[in-house]
Amino acid sequence: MISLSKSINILRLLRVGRGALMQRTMKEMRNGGDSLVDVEGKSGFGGGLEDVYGEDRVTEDQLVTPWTVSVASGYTLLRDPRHNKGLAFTEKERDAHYLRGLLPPAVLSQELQEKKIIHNLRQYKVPLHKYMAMMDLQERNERLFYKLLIDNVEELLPVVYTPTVGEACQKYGSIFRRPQGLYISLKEKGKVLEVLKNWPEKSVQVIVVTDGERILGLGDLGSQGMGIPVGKLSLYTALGGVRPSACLPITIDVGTNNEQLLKDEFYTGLRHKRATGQEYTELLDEFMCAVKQNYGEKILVQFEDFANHNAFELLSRYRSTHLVFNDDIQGTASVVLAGIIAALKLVGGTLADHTFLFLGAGEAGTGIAELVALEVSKQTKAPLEHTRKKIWLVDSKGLIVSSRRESLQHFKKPWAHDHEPVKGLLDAVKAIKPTVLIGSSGVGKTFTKEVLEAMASFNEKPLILALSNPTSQSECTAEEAYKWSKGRAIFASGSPFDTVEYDGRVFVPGQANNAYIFPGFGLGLIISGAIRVHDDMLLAASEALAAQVTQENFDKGLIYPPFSNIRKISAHIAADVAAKAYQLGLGSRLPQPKDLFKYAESCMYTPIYRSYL
Ligand SMILES: O=C([O-])CC(=O)C(=O)O
Ligand SMILES: [Mg+2]
Repeated sequence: MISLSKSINILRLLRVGRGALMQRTMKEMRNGGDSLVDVEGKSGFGGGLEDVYGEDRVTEDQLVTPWTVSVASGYTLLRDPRHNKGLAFTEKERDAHYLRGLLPPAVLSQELQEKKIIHNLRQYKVPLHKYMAMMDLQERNERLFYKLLIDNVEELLPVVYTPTVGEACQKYGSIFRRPQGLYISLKEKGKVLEVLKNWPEKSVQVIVVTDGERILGLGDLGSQGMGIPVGKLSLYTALGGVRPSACLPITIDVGTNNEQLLKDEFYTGLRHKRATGQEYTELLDEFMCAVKQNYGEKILVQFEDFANHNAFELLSRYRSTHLVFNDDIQGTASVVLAGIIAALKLVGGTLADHTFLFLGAGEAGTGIAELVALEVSKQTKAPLEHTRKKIWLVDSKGLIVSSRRESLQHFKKPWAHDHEPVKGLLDAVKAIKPTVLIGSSGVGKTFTKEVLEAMASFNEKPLILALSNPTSQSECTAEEAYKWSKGRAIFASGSPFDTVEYDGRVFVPGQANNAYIFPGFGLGLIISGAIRVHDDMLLAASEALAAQVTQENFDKGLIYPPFSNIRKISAHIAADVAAKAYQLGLGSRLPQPKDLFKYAESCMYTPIYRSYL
């Protein structure tokens, strides 16, 4: 009697030998389903990967299940998005891999394929149709998807990411075709580790997880929040060079309180109200333990779009035991601090000279506030309690002041300074006279004409950051910011806005979105083998990003560099984050590379087609 696993191995041995690709595919299996380690390392793009990924190889046991992924050739090869090249398969490859007749005779270069697809995409007038076409491409030909995204990043970021991804989540039930990530619902309680093992990739390095309760500024979208981890991880690859097979999108489904979705016959999730308290905590705890058990200590878990109470709670519960990062608290904080540091060149003064007012005291607001206070503390050596005093927050009940302290949630308490109560934003602006106004409440159209005119009345160059996403939730539009400040505002927003013409001048708004930070930040953690995230790494990332803003950018009024340079920017962020990790004794990958920037660049995934001969 031969055991099942033995017979599978024999089966596989019989099938190997049908071509070079199949042997590579076997290697890929051993490396967790991606041949970049072997193939790219040798062909000169992506050299350092062997070190980075080598030690995470899978066991013989993992190799066997599921065994069906082992061989790709002929028809199967065309259906395998990771290896499919479509019409770009060469004549020789078509012969070697049983593709004759399965493709029309023309052979196209990857560049020509890109040209065709971008042309087709531009025919769609509805953004959601572009999104769906991009998702189809990702499922058909992964390398072409990433090549297209990287080469047209400014055009396609709004398609695969905010604002369109928001609409995609809202309609996910109707547009759902194939799962793009892992769903862990209450039904899987007690079996989370088994569920993780069902995911076909074994050497995962980054998980982005949401429970869908606060998707962008759109609220509770339950299981349909999956679009967010999927979108964030495609940026990990396109912008940060983390290989696709190392990325795992996860949605935790504990129900939804969205009545409309509960009634929607196409809703994809559990059809009941959200579980809270012990039931929620236990599932999350099982998940975090299982993740570490399955992928090891260096797996990065990025929390995304959880509601405030859970976001703060999860971060504080796991930050000392796991490699965790909350994008909405920490990523947003880091990108905004970078923009403010850069803006000092335009508005003048030091960070300590400025006064900040936030509309919104949730994850983004308090996260940014704390990081700004930390940076001022670092620069001036003043204690944190002191540097917090020039930072004010407004929530739905008005200015956060000391007389409200007792009733405040814990994450708001550090911002309860002495002041008489103030109700609305306009009165708070008049009372505090901030130099920097930041919107982070998720509620659109709140920076009214009166508010912006007040900002412009006591600031030569008011810094206005309207961070809420997607565009519909933005506190004001770019045009409003320039118009109502008579062209004096320095403006950036979370979702992109087109250039604005006002008073005969052209204004280019910046995009203060955490997409500048998390891909490079994550890459830095990976290449250093960091085992924990430390606030100083966030400060390092902010400073690295701010240093990438050129005089040419400043001349246009920009406080962020263009996204077209994002891969280089990400490599700089990664290098500085990794350097900080080593400095803090948190980097475990030794010896430390001499030139971390070059090393980071050399580790980045490049989606150019490989030869299968
Ligand atoms: O996804 C984005 O564009 C930024 C973000 O994290 C959010 O708004 O929650
Ligand atoms: Mg988010």
